[in-house]
Amino acid sequence: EFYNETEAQLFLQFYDQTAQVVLNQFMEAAWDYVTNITRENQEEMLRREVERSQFLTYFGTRARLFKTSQFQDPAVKRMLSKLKDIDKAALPKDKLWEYNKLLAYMETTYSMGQVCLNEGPCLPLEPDLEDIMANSRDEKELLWAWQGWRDAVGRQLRPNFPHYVQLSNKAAQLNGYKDMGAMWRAKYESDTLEQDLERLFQELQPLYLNLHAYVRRALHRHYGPEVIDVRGAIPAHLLGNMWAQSWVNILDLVLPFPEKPPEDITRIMKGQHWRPQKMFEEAETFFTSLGLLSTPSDFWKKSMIEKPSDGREVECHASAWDFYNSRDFRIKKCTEVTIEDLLSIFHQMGHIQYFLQYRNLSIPFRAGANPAFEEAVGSVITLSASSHKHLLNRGLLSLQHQDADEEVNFLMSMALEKVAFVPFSYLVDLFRWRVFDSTIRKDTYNQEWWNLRMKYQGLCPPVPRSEDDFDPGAKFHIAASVPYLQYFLSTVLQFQFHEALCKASGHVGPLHRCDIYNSKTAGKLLGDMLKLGSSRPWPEVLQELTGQSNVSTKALMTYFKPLLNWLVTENVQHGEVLGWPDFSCSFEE
Ligand SMILES: C[C@H](NC(=O)O)C(=O)O
Ligand SMILES: [Zn+2]
Repeated sequence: EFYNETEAQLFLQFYDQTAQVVLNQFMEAAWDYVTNITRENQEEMLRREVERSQFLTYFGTRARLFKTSQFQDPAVKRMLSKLKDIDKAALPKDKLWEYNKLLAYMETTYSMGQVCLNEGPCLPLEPDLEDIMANSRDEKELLWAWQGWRDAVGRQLRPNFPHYVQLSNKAAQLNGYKDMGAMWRAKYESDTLEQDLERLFQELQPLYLNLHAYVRRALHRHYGPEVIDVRGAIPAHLLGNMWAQSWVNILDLVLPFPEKPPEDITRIMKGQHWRPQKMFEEAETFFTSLGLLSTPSDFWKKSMIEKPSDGREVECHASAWDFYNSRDFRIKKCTEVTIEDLLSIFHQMGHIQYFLQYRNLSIPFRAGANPAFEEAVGSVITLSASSHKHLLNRGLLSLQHQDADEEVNFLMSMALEKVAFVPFSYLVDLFRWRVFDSTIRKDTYNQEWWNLRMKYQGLCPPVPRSEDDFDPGAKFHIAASVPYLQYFLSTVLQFQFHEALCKASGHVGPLHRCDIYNSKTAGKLLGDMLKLGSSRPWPEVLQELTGQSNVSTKALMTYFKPLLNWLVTENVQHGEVLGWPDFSCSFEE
């Protein structure tokens, strides 16, 4: 009886009706936990997680019984194939309970992490430690925060990580994958994924190596030769970010034309008394200016847009939530009034816009065309929102004209965010895939992490590391078992999207000057893509938006071309060595 396509359609309708209830109840419990970390909220979330797993198992096992080869409707076949992947729900009940408690422990250890001053307060990651990493220019203070965070979080997770790996792989194998890395990669529906990724990375190497060499020289100027070796790797605590994944906060140290510093937008925002609410409204205004959907009242009533001041422990890492009832969507963010947080809000509102656009699709299709599309939607808007033209138009800049030198300064600030991120976002899952497939053994986790950090980012630890450390665990996504590849692919995709939307908006001139604000044409093109959710293979979706079906670095390289020209000239003049042949960090001399 499992050859009947009509039966399959009824089965899928039943799935949707049940899913709306079960997934919503789980999301509510998970939300209650991360916005108020208590034992009882964790217990309730774990209970709802068991229900969700039972639901997924019930439908997943039955979805496997349908013989779909003769089915006519591709959507029915695609939905059934998505139902078959039930992730950790495939684990036996006792193993699932163990796994969920382990996941909750790791994520909560990260969220509650803090570094204590000798006598006096303990500092949480957000906003305090991140603030030090962004603004301190005192190498010792930076080291204190950098090492303290890794001692407080990474070291705590190390003993449990092998067990997490083992249970993850068990779950993957029960879903028919060789390990969890294979299951994560399957989301991209490509059997050439790993070589495609390596090609994209190699294409971006000239740009990254020139940026790295230039920034190293600037840090050498500021911190001196005893800290920076101009032929070596850069100590990882000096880049303005706890993980050196974004270097935008050291723009003042590396500005190409320091006599023409850009206006300090954070200061302007504070001077204009911006509050988190206004930051979210600003992002919403951008989306509605494109003719896209505005956020429903639930969003404003139920989101957590500031770190609570009532003593509640919360998970501050920003995220966007779909409650699977087509009307409740929320963002959780410990917002600070800074330009960095304003752009992060644009990114999170991009997730919300995707949820809104596909909210009436069947639940198996309520996801991005692939995970990188979900990340790229908000980020593509930040490319317009960061432009000089847009910020001027929104009253966040006052200098009308931007001369050639100021344009190089602007492109540098964009590269410190986007280009610096390329090797980091690539290596995080390179590391985890190798842990999952046992290429990386548990007794060399930390050494292997730093091998990758050296090889891809040209960074090294500012103090000796040992296998008592677990530095990868000091990054949210590794502590919370959230894949990372989507951020690497999104970095490339968002420029492809930007180029297509700018063209649709009628923009002429350099790509980095484009602002699609108010363009209903660009909005229509984007909205039509978002409405598809994950109902179609992503190459087809990409083709509809950009006219090509493959991920390409061309648009990103076009955007940064003026900067690369400037960097190459500058580095040749200084006789810079591209790369880090000296390897070592200063302490290793
Ligand atoms: C880039 C990624 N963004 C996110 O998690 O929202 C991060 O923060 O590491
Ligand atoms: Zn995101």
